[in-house]
Amino acid sequence: METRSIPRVLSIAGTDPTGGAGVQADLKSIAANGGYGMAAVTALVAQNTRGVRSVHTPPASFLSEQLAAVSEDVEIDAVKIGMLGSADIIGAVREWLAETAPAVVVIDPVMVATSGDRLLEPAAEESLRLLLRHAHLVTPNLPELGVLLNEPMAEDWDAALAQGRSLSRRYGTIVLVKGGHLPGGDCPDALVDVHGRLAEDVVEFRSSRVATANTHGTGCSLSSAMATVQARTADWTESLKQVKEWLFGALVRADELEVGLGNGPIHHFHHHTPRPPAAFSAECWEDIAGLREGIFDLGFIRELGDGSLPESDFGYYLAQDALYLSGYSRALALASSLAPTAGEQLFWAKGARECIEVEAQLHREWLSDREVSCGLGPVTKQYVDHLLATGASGGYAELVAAVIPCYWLYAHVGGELHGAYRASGAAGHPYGAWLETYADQGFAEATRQAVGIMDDVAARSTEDVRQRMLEAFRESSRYELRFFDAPRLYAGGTPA
Ligand SMILES: Nc1ncnc2c1ncn2[C@@H]1O[C@H](COP(=O)(O)OP(=O)(O)OP(=O)(O)O)[C@@H](O)[C@H]1O
Ligand SMILES: Cc1ncc(COP(=O)(O)O)c(N)n1
Repeated sequence: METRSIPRVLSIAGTDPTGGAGVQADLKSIAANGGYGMAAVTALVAQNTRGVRSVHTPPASFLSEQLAAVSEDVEIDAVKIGMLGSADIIGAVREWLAETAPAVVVIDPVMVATSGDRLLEPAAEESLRLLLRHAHLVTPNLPELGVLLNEPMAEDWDAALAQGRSLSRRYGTIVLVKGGHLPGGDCPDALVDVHGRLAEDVVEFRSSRVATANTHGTGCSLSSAMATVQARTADWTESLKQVKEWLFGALVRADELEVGLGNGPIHHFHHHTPRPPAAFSAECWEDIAGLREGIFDLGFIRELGDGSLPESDFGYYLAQDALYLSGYSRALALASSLAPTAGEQLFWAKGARECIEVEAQLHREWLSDREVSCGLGPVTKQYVDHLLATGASGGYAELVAAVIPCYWLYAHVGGELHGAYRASGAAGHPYGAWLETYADQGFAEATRQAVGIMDDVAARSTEDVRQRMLEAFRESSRYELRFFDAPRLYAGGTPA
């Protein structure tokens, strides 16, 4: 397939005058993903973020005229098909597709809006099924997937993937199974193809679920973005990877738009507009939701909480913590030397000093009577190397993002463990004295300030730098998880 750097993408869909769904969303999504957007309108919909009021469908022959006007003049690299409404309209689109055979055809089989209003006449369902044979990719949500197969809606992810396989087999198309309608903290999506056009039958991408009610038009935006990126890359897997990342950012920043009283739209151009000061840390925190859950699932954290942690693991953790603090202090000192303002310079210098004081206290109060003779562990070394390398090669903004997870995750995990310990009233808990140290108000305040500095730095940085900050933040968070898991792997003295 030929690729094109600025694909010419045609949306065939209904309208949404509030701009969140239908052709309006498609045009924004196509442009946001680097394409040139065009639109032929199937139906005029009087709707807003709260629901659909009425639908006016011009004659199908008029849609055929619009389609002919575009395709007789413009070379079309990709087509996205959304709301069709009636069997007549579907017939006009089917005829046009058979004639023009575009290189990329993505069908979003729109049937019912998020608000619950029908956008496809029930009698047209069979015609829509027939249209699927013209698609390279179909993007049904879970209720639509069920209807297309004449089956009940899948109730879990495995059942959804099985239905995706059935649809792919039945209509010869690749299916993008979307997990947006499943309960839980995850939003999985998967490309499913039983005809061997992908590296595997199921290629899955997971992201955490963004806590927002503003998801109006997510499906429209996803399908038109997929058509656009596919025309540029000719690789469905790469397309979904890029589109999911963009969509995640559009959902994370959707609340900034403040459009409408109901389910508002997503922020298609989030990557082109400066974010408000506190939004960056919120995005970082959201980004590591899975890692945060992973930390609380670790044996080390559970056993530290309930007191069943082997003493040797606890000793290893304390010894590594002391070694880590020495390296972390150097990273904070580096941040201080790079800081652009006296306030930030002083904040990091103070942090660097406190690390050395806490390290000395660890040796004095916790390590002096313990049998732990271990050198620098592999995770400790890699984590410190990552911090110092980020400061050396990336500069101040990235270093700031890299040092924050140590403050933030430690305060978060410590707060949870301390709260649970206090609530249980556990007398005789072997690590009770340690868990009490987590209630340090001074540290909680320092964490708030550190996160505030990161938001200020992000607000004055370019989008490229912010992206690298997010990556540095994510990488340090991975090390935080590995640091808590290290005693299990290395306390016995056998490096894996
Ligand atoms: N709250 C969320 N957080 C992260 N991703 C989400 C969220 N809601 C939906 N998504 C993602 O958005 C895309 C659309 O998913 P969904 O299953 O909601 O489709 P849809 O019902 O067709 O969308 P629409 O809201 O336009 O009707 C998928 O990639 C899904 O994973
Ligand atoms: C014209 C048109 N097309 C599609 C949708 C579905 O979008 P959503 O399910 O997010 O309401 C819509 N509401 N309007």
